[in-house]
Amino acid sequence: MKSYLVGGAVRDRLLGLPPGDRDFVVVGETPESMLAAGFRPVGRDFPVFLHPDTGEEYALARTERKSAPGHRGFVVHADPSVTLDQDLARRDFTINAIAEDADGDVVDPLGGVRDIEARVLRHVGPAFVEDPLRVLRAARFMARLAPLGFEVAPETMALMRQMAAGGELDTLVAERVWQELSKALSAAQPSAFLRTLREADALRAVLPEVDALYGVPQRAEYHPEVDTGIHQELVSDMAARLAPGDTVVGFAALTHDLGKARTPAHELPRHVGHEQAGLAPLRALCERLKVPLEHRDLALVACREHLNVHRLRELRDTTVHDLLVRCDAFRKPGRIAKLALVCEADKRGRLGLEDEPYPQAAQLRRMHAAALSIQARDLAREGLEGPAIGDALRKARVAAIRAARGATADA
Ligand SMILES: Nc1ncnc2c1ncn2[C@@H]1O[C@H](COP(=O)(O)OP(=O)(O)OP(=O)(O)O)[C@@H](O)[C@H]1O
Repeated sequence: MKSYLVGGAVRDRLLGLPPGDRDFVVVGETPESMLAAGFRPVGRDFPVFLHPDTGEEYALARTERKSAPGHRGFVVHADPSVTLDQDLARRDFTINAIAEDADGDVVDPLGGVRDIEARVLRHVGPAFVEDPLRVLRAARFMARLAPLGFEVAPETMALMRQMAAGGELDTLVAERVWQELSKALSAAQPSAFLRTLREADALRAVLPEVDALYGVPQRAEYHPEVDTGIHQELVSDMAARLAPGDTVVGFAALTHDLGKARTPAHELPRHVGHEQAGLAPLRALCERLKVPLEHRDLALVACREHLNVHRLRELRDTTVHDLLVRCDAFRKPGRIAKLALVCEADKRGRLGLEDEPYPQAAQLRRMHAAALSIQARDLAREGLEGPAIGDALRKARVAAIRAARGATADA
C-alpha cells in the first residue's frame, strides 16, 4: 500500500514544532481493499479509515468539486486513479500540502517548503474560495504561526477579502466557527486571529460583538492603548501567556469587556456599568456559536465581576463572600483560579503594563481556599441544624476570608 504522511504533521516537523496527530493519504486503493487490509471506516462523508494497529487516520486520495454554497457543498471523488498531486492540490495552504513517504522523502509540488522557509501562509489555488471555513483556518493558523514570523500572502488575503465580501461566511455552522475560535484561543497569539479576520473584513461576520470594540476609546490613564479592541487583543495574548492552552480562560479574557461597545457616546471614554452591559451581547454570542457551558459560565462571571476582583483589597469581607457565592465558587471550586487568571490578564493586557504585579490573584485564591475549607457538615457535627447552619456557615466563612486577608497582607 502506498501511503504518505500529510498536512499538519509534516508542516510542524519542518517548523520544528512538537508533533500533533498524524494523518496519512493513501494512493491507488479502494474502500474495499482498505477494509480487506483490516482498516476500519470512519464517518460517512469522506473515504477515511483507521489503521488497525495505530488507530491513525488514512484517507483515500481524493479530489473535490463544489456543487453548492457553503463548506458542505462538495462532491468528493476518490478512486484509485486520483494521484497524490491531485490530492495535495485540493488542500487549503501550501504549507499544509506537503507529503512525506515512508522513507522520509518529501513530496512538495506546490512549494510548501519554500513558503515555510519564507514564513508565508499562501493558498494552494483558485479553488481556495470554494470553502469559507478557510478564512477562519487562515486566521487560526496565524494565531499559531505569527509568533514564528508568518504573514498571510497578499494574494491570499485578497481572496479572503473577496470571500468575506461575498457573504459566504454567513453559511458557516456554529460548530465550525467555535472549533476554529477555540483553536485560536489555545494558540500562542490569539490576537493574530482577530487581526487577520479584521484585515479580511471578516470579523464582523463571525464575531460582531468582538468587532464592535474596535475604535471604542477608553481612559488613557488606565489604558495607554486607548482603543478597546486593541485592549482585548492584548488581554487575549496575556491570557495565552498566563494559561497556555486553556480556552476557558482564553474565551473569558476575550469577551470580558463586550459591554464597552454599548457605552453611549456622550459618556466616553468612561464605561460606567459596562460589566452588566456586557452580559447580553455575551449571552447572544454564546448562544449563536453554541459555546460549551464551562466556557460560557466563566465568561459571564468574568464579565460581571472583573472590576470587583481588581478592587478586592477595598471590598468588605462580607462582599468578598457574596462575590464567591455569585461565582458559585463553593460548588465549582476550580472556577476561582480561572477567574483570577482572567482578571490578571485584563490588568496586564495593557500597553506598557505587561509586567505589573497583580497581587489580587493570589489574594482571591487564598480567600477562596480559606472559605472553602469550612463546610456545612463540620457545623452540623457541632450540633447546629436547619437555617442556623446557613447563618453559621456564612459567619465562619466571612471570618476565614478576614483571616486570609491578613495572611495575604503579612505575606
Ligand atoms: N477546509 C479545508 N480545506 C482544504 N484543506 C483542508 C481543510 N481542512 C483540512 N484540510 C487539509 O487537511 C489537513 C488536516 O486538517 P486539520 O484540520 O487536522 O489541520 P492540521 O493542518 O492537521 O493542523 P492542526 O493539527 O494544527 O489542526 C490540513 O493540513 C489540510 O491539508
